[in-house]
Amino acid sequence: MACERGERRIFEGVTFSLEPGEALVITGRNGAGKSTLLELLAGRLTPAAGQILWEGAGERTLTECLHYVGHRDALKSALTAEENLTFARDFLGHPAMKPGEALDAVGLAHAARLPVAYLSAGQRRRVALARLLVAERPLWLLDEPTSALDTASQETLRLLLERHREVGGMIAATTHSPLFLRDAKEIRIERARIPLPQRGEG
Ligand SMILES: Nc1ncnc2c1ncn2[C@@H]1O[C@H](COP(=O)(O)OP(=O)(O)OP(=O)(O)O)[C@@H](O)[C@H]1O
Repeated sequence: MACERGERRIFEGVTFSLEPGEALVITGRNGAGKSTLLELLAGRLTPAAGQILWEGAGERTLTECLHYVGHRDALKSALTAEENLTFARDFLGHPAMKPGEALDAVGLAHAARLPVAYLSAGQRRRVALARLLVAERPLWLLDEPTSALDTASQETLRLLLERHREVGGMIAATTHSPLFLRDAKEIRIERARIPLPQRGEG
């Protein structure tokens, strides 16, 4: 795939495959296009060249099969952690863990009834990650999932990711620090630095 944003080609020649149970770690310098690649996979951007093939999911489209956890946590600050997860569970379909169980799994059971506005950055991140657990979706797209997490929470996340893979789930994650995932594939995005042709140049 290739991707263009604004007047620039961000990257090109990016190709990979992901099978059930596999993890892909996306690395590269600041601004290289890691988040952009995730946004392409999430269907939020359209590739300038190439395509995404999603096979074996039956009736479900790619967007119905994925969770996307971006830099912004997409939580409603006035609602409690539990209410946010209840909303996500009802909205996303294919319900999995109950909100209380998901919060327990990320070590936040004690904060279930607190408005998200009262939580720290790392706690908010854990609520956002708990959303992965309340609806069954095979592909998890994670943009720097360990940011703001302390060491213990990073290990909890690693275990959740490995458990997802054990049941055939797939993960694509951008990162600047090692995620310590077993046998993960890695793709390094390099900025293409190619200006697009000016109008009239063909
Ligand atoms: N909405 C946008 N419109 C135009 N260009 C954008 C937009 N968002 C990002 N870009 C540009 O796309 C390029 C890649 O950005 P991206 O966020 O994908 O990088 P990244 O590799 O995830 O960086 P970081 O490590 O800093 O998170 C950057 O040059 C950025 O300026």
